Amino acid sequence: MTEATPASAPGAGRGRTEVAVGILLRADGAVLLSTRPPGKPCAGYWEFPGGKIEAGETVEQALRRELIEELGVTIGPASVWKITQHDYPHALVRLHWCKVRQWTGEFEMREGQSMAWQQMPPTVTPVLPGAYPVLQWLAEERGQRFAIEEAQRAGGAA
Ligand SMILES: Nc1nc2c([nH]c(=O)n2[C@@H]2O[C@H](COP(=O)(O)OP(=O)(O)OP(=O)(O)O)[C@@H](O)[C@H]2O)c(=O)[nH]1
Repeated sequence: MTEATPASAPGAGRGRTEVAVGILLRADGAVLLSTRPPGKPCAGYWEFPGGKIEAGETVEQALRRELIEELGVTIGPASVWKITQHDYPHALVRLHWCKVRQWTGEFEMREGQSMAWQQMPPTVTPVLPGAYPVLQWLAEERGQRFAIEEAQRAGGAA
């Protein structure tokens, strides 16, 4: 988790933000997406819930804290499924993706977001580009296709 970004890599020199992201899975296979709250970069874009990992936190701890803060639910066990990286104009982020099948509490949009349970491929747009690879893997698991080119057209320049 501490490897350095090579000097020639995209985003070198501005550090890398580690992010814990939750793929909340319902028994019928739907996943939870929510919109980025007003005031954040890419506000209004659909994303998986999660946020930055703070110093000293594990991915699971960060995800549990973020989901309480954002959605009011407490997740059960979460372990990392995939790790991806995305270079945005505002940040170079490394995303630690966890599938989560258990949680307690009622969903409450504590940051003014919207939420939607989505089957694959999702119908909401635009989706944050950093989530495309995971949407593609989730779609493939279900024998579906997630068309990145169409999502890019819907998403503009994020
Ligand atoms: N939560 C989440 N973040 C994502 C996804 N895809 C993706 O590229 N990201 C990126 O990961 C970063 C997450 O940071 P954030 O701003 O949401 O984190 P946070 O809630 O801790 O923010 P704060 O410190 O401003 O309160 C953003 O740069 C965001 O663009 C996704 O599906 N979910």
